[in-house]
Amino acid sequence: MHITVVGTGYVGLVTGVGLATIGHRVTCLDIDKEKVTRLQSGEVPIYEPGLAELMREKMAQELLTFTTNAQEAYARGKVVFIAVGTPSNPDGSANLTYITQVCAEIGMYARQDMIVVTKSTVPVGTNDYIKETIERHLCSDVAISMASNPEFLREGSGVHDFFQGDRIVIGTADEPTAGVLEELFKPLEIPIFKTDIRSAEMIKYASNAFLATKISFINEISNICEKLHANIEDVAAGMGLDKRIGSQFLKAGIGYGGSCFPKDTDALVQIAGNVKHDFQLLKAVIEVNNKQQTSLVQKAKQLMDLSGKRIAMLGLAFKPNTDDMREAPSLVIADQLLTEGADVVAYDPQAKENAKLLLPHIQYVGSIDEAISEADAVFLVTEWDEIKQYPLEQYVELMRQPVIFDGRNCFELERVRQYALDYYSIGRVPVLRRQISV
Ligand SMILES: NC(=O)c1ccc[n+]([C@@H]2O[C@H](COP(=O)([O-])OP(=O)(O)OC[C@H]3O[C@@H](n4cnc5c(N)ncnc54)[C@H](O)[C@@H]3O)[C@@H](O)[C@H]2O)c1
Ligand SMILES: O=c1ccn([C@@H]2O[C@H](COP(=O)(O)OP(=O)(O)O[C@H]3O[C@H](CO)[C@@H](O)[C@H](O)[C@H]3O)[C@@H](O)[C@H]2O)c(=O)[nH]1
Repeated sequence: MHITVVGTGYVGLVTGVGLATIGHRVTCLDIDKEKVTRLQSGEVPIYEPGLAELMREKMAQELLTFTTNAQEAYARGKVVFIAVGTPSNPDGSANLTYITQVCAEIGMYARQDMIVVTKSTVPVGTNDYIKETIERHLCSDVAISMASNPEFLREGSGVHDFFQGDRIVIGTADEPTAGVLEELFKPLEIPIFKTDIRSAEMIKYASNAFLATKISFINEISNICEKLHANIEDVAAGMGLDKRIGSQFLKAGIGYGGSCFPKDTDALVQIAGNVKHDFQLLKAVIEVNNKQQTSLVQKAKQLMDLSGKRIAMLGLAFKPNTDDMREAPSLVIADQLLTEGADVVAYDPQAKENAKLLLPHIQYVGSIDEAISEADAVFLVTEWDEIKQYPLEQYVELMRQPVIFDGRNCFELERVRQYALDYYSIGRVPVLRRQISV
């Protein structure tokens, strides 16, 4: 089947490569000329494990092409997947500017009956708006059929999630359209859940809001554990054994970040507000998360004067295995440290270049060794494997004072106790070698 994917970001690129891998002929369209030039030369502009190899293979088999030519791309695709960004407006609602532009272009260039599938995360009711807007711009006598197909991939495991997802949601009012999409996804052998368009749109927001709620819940429990000297890792493990609760997304830390949870929880509060529903629970989830992102520096401030101190930050990306810095907790932590007058030295295996654009006032180095050398304290911000596997004796060896504030509970307390370290983590008792006097 000929498919056009609009937008070659984290979602569009993974989708395009994935659909080509299951045998479809895919044209990926983007307005970003530089990005498309890089893609055409076989270079993946984002860090997403496993994507580059697969992309080059499908390009070589002529199943996957990249273009900035909208006319050509829309003329080719019988099925068009929209995967452009839907960022936040200042009031938290979803910004549909890119979606609207795409609709106008589809209307202008559609030359055959077309199925338009919305993968971008859009507020409930937006697919009606997309159809109307496309039809308003139509220049040919063609029929547009709509479907919502929300995306659930996680950054850093996008390729895995494309092939091993838990479900594919197809929302459409049109049975033949559902049939075409079922056939299109069939080789993946992933359970397909069919519903109406509005429910599909809501499934996406409700899923992200629920996962965010789990995280804020466990973070609140971790804050209470700290005060009562219980261990959050054991508490989460014990809770997770109950199949009704499940063990995933119960990892306490410095709060959630990324391009989705913060934006989508804000948008859902707005969506609810538009129909005069005060989504109190979700507002609290957001508030807890904002506070949690500041908790590690608050803890440090109670223990030491950060002014003039050399502070190492290990990890900057919002999670491991990605270079994405959107809404990363590191942004909040770095800002707080700078406000306290600290000299911040940071290391991240992949996110350095993106971080430099958002955090121009900190120093960047190329290794953990360099970051922690002569440091007065270390903040562990992203749990990359490289950071989790780094030998603890090196902190003792290289730091001016071996003080670690671990925002991701990277190490077992028993292990830390074997080293001359002062170690503060989330929801667990501190490991203290001695009283800090700084
Ligand atoms: N990032 C994720 O993990 C993830 C997961 C699930 C759902 N989503 C949702 O998917 C959507 C895309 O997210 P993303 O992170 O891939 O975004 P992104 O910002 O990484 O990529 C969007 C791409 O769309 C392109 N674009 C904008 N206007 C265009 C136009 N008129 N024609 C062609 N291309 C255009 C941009 O140049 C950019 O390359 C969002 O709605 C997001 O909420 C994201
Ligand atoms: O137990 C946990 C799990 C995650 N996080 C944090 O939550 C954020 C989001 O993590 P994750 O969900 O793994 O990454 P995303 O790539 O943002 O994926 C989420 O957002 C996507 C965009 O909508 C959805 O498609 C995915 O299903 C959804 O998991 C990160 O900052 C994590 O550090 C925690 O603090 N504790």
